[in-house]
Amino acid sequence: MTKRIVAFSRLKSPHLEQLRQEFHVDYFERLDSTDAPDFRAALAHAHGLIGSSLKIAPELLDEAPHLEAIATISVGYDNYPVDELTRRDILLCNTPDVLTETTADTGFLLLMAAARRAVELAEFVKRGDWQASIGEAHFGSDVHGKTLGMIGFGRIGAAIARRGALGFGMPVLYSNASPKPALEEELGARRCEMDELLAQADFVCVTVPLSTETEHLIGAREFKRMKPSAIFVNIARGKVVDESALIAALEMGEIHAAGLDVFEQEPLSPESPLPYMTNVVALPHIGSATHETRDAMAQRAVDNIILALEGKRPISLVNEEAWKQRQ
Ligand SMILES: NC(=O)C1=CN([C@@H]2O[C@H](COP(=O)(O)OP(=O)(O)OC[C@H]3O[C@@H](n4cnc5c(N)ncnc54)[C@H](OP(=O)(O)O)[C@@H]3O)[C@@H](O)[C@H]2O)C=CC1
Ligand SMILES: O=CC(=O)O
Repeated sequence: MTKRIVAFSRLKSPHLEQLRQEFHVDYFERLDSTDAPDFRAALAHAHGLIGSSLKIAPELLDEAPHLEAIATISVGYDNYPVDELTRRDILLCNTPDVLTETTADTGFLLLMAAARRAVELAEFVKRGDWQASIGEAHFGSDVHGKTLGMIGFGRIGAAIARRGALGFGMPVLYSNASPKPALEEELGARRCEMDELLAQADFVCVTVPLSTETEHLIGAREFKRMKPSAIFVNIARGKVVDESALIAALEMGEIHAAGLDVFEQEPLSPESPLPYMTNVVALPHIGSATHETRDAMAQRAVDNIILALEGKRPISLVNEEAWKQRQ
C-alpha cells in the first residue's frame, strides 16, 4: 500500500518529486489554518505530515488516526504537542544543525544593525536628509570588545557567541539550563545567573526555545535589570519575550535599542509600534531564510519523513521516546 502524506508548506519541485515517488501526496502550497476542509479531509488518511509554521492542536490528532510521523521544516517545534504525539507513538522530526550558521548570521546582523543604527541611517539617506557630514546625533555604539550576554547556549547561541568572541573580541556571559564546559574552554565564556548577565551585558541575545518554562522569560523585571545602553536581540521566538514590556522599556529608555526577528504575533500586527521605532530593527522571521539553508532544511525534512515512514530512524528526532516505544 502506498502511504499518504500531507505537505502543508511550499516545497520546490525536486523535494516534492522525491516525496511523490514514495507517497501519495496531498499538497497545500499555502495553508493559513488547519480549519481548511480539504486539509481536514486529507488528514483523515495521512500517514505523514510535512511542513512548517502551522500550529497543530492536540485535538487535531483525533482526526488523523493513521498518522505515524510529522516532519517540521524548522528546528523549533513549539507548534506541536510533543507529549501528545509521543503518547500516540507519532514521531516528530525537525531540522537542527543545517540552519545553525545562517540563523547565527541573522542574529549577528541584528546586533550589528541595531548597534550601528544601520536601518535608521539608511532611511535617513533615502529621505535625502544627508545634507552635511553626520555628527554625534547619528553615532552608534561599538560592538567589538563589548560584553555579549547569551540567554540560551545551544547550537545557535554558541554560533552567535563564536562570531562575537572570535570575530569581535567580545567577552561572553551565558545563562543556560546546563553548563557548557567545552564552549567555556573554546570561547572563554562564563556561565552566570540570568540577573548577573542582564546587569553586565552590553548585548543581550535570546536563543532559548519557546516552552512553558521560557514563555515571557524576559519581561518588565528583566528589562529593568539591563543597562540603559543595552541592545536586546531576539532571534528565538516572540513569546519568549513580553512584547508590551519590551515596547515600554524601549520607550522609557530602560534599554537603548532592539534587533528582532520574531514577534508574539506573526506576521506582525499593523498596529505594532515596533517597526516604526527608530531604535528597533525589525525583520520578518528570516533567521534561516537563505536559498541554501531553506533547501537544506526542506531536504532534511523530506529525508526524515521518508525514513520515518519506512520504519527507519529519522536523522533528527524530537521525541526519542516515541521511537523507543516502537522498537
Ligand atoms: N528566527 C529564526 O528564524 C529561527 C529561530 N530559531 C529558534 O531558536 C531556538 C534554538 O535553536 P537551537 O540553538 O538549534 O536549539 P538548541 O536546543 O541547540 O539550544 C537551545 C538552548 O536553550 C537551552 N534552554 C532550553 N530551555 C531553557 C531554559 N528554560 N532556561 C535556560 N536555557 C534553556 C538549552 O539548554 P541545554 O543545552 O541544557 O538543553 C539549549 O542549550 C529554536 O528552538 C527556535 O525557536 C531557530 C532557527 C531559526
Ligand atoms: O524559526 C525557525 C526554526 O527553524 O525554528
